[in-house]
Amino acid sequence: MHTLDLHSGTSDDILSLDNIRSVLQRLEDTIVFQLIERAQFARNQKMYEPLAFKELEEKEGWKGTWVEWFLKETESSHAKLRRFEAPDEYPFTDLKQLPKPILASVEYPPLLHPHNINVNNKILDYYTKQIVPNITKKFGEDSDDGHYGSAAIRDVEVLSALSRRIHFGMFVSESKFRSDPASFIPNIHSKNREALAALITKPAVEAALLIRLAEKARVYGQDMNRPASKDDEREREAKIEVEEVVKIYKTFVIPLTKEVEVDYLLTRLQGLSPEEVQRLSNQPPN
Ligand SMILES: O=C(O)C(=O)C[C@]1(C(=O)O)C=C[C@@H](O)C=C1
Repeated sequence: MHTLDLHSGTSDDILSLDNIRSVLQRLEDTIVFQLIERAQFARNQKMYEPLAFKELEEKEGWKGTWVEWFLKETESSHAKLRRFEAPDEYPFTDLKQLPKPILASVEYPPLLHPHNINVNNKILDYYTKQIVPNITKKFGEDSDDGHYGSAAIRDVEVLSALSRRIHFGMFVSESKFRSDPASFIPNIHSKNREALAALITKPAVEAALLIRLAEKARVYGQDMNRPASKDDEREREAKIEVEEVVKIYKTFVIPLTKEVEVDYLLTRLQGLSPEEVQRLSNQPPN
């Protein structure tokens, strides 16, 4: 499972950096596999353009894109299962357009400070403009195979995994904040994004991630039907380009995760009393 176990242990146990990083690592597998799944289909640019399917407007009154509509349809059923009440799940569809859960709410331990961060618009934009064209370029820029259902199902899966991964940044920064509030507080007060970004950045963790990710993309993307002795052939026929996957993380996933971490830190003291902020400022690092 890719879930952080949000039900057992204290919030400090749940928010241990090791715990959170192990979820981030497993999400790498999911993201690589799902990118491979989407890369089987053509670019199908029509799916990302508003009003490109007249049937959608006629039958559903939908004026957005095919993929936005399918996100809304998928997220509507997931909302009924109370998916978006979980602190690690953020919808692409405006919450006001989604139905209420059927079941009563689950009680989560207090993990995140109240916030209204949601960067899914940025994720959808980058996915549509950069990721899809790049991972489907072997079919050609104008390629269209008509598999609008299968491709949209993969799109929704990739988008949802990227969204979880990137919003997980809030757990990371909550964990870092709790272990040393005194270092963060002055920079939160002065809204110093650069200083906050420097505090949360761990170059060695990023470097190890990119190496691990390249290896995952290389191994998972091989055609295992080819003899192992023909390694070069296996790699030539790769289902996804390793550099493409690494580029997605390096230029987009990690930077946006960090942006989310900083956005979250900037909200971290809102609503706290001056005494509470003082108490946190006096807390020694651990
Ligand atoms: O693991 C962390 O400490 C994170 O903040 C996550 C993450 C990432 O996106 O993978 C982001 C910033 C750090 O420089 C290292 C890694």
